[in-house]
Amino acid sequence: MQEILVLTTGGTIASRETENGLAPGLSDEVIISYFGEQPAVNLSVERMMNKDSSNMQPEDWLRLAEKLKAERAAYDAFIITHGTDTMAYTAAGLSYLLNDFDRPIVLTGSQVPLEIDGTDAVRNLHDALTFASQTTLAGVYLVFNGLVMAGTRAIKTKTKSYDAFESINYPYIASVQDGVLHQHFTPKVNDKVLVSELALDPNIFVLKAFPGMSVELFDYLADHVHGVIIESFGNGGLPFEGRNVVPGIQKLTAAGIPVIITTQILEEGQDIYLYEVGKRVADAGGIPVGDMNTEAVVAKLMWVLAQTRNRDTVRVMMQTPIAHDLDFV
Ligand SMILES: NC(=O)C[C@H](N)C(=O)O
Repeated sequence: MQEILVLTTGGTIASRETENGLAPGLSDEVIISYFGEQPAVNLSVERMMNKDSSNMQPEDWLRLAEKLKAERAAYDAFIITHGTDTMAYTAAGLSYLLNDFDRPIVLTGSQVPLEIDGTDAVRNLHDALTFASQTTLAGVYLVFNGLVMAGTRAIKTKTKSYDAFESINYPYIASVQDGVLHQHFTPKVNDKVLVSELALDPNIFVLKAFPGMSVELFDYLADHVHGVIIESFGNGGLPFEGRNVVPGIQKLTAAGIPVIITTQILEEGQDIYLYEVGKRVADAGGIPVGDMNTEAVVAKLMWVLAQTRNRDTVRVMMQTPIAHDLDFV
């Protein structure tokens, strides 16, 4: 008999209509009743929290990670039901915190509440259970609309449709069609395993560049945060004319604050040395992270900064592939 633990956290999947709009309210017993019977699987359920995922915080990822670690030996696999809005962040957070985990951890949720006609929740629960109970892979995965994605590569790309998540810059691991699991891709196992304390440093800032962005903010950041992520244009470019950001990046770098450069473009990653507008950013100390997505960069930087504030070590760790998050820098 396979033992699987379902941890519930809230989200639309557990929501009901209230006078303030949809809010989580379904009991765990109701949620678990929708998984359906699976031969040779014994499901247990435990509520971890009951939140719209917009209210999830890094402390909640830590609670989940601590729980998963504590229950690891007692179960063969884990399913986490979760709101979709920040599911990709939680999946990435758990991917780093538990990058040495030897069991599957499967996150799922829905766009429409469980008890509403035509909901996608029932399919997603079934598919999550099919994958969790049949896969031989370990680590964190997100299952949605029949697709299985690596936890560090899944991104929510639609607010309403059922095909709400995509695997960005990485193949889909598997799909589930009519209850049958089809494995498409076996992730490489050459990623580094970095066993760490369960800790995160949320004192970071994400800056989305836009034409006309003021550079005064950098003075504030230098005094207040431990790390900065800049969503650059295209291949890593930022302005060095007009409102020039290069001195701001130099200032942060000189203060020992790592400045991670990601891109606002969803696909194909960045090549920071391709253009002058990128090379100047790199020369100023900007740390490119290739084809990682912002959700994963946020979680990884919080995790890395909890282990070290040394800027050079932060650079090496950010650019080291962990949990399939990165193919090139
Ligand atoms: N579909 C959803 O789950 C959205 C909801 N606001 C949540 O993230 O909790």
